[in-house]
Amino acid sequence: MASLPRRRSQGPTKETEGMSRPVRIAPSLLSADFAFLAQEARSVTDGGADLLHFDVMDNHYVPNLTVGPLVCAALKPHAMVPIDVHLMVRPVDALIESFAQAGASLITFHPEASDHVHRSIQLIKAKGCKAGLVLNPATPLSVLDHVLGDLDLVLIMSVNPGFGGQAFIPSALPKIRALRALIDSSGLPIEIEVDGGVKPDNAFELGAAGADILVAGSAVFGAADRAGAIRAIRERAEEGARQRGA
Ligand SMILES: O=C(CO)[C@H](O)[C@H](O)COP(=O)(O)O
Ligand SMILES: [Fe+2]
Repeated sequence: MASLPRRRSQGPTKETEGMSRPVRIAPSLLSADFAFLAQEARSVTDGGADLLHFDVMDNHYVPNLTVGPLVCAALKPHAMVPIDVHLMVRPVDALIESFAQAGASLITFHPEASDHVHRSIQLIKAKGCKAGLVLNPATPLSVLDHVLGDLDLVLIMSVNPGFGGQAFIPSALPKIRALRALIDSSGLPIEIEVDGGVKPDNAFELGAAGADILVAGSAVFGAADRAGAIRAIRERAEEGARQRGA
């Protein structure tokens, strides 16, 4: 998927005033049953998911091991929505190429995992995918200095990467607010994604803080009613976004 052309973001107009900006939901397949991946993906896209979040862990950058480009390519024909690949691997560049070929639409990576962050971003875009940088809970926003304008998305981790089902780290909220202010003042159409411990209970605050995309693994796949969980997270996040005036 080619990157969208750059445009200045616009504040509310007469037509959009009072309407909230839609918040997109990306269920994390990390909490799915891997023996039935296509059916699991289908269960959440039928339930309203906007993206499929695909967590790639290498037992090196993070202490866990998941799946690679072969599994992404196998899933691709069954994915009814774009695949959002979250690389938790070091180094990243060789896998960027493989995941682009495997059908990723969006590829995000951690700046600590690349010796040349700008080069890795350009590589993602050269392969026709949208590019995002992932900030761990202890990674400051200043890591975005000098590359913000090259990004389509920033992913704020609200848990330490490596495992699903962890508790949300509240310091992510002021960080999202600060990032929202930074992006809005830049006028660039960069989206904010949040990953880790997202639930219906904290979705209002996340929407109010400025999140555009919410990743939810255990809260969606662990729910008896997955469509209901997706709907609850989206509705609460959009209420929050409305309160913010988005
Ligand atoms: O990147 C991740 C972990 O490193 C996962 O995307 C994340 O943890 C989602 O799972 P949950 O919603 O259960 O926290
Ligand atoms: Fe993730």
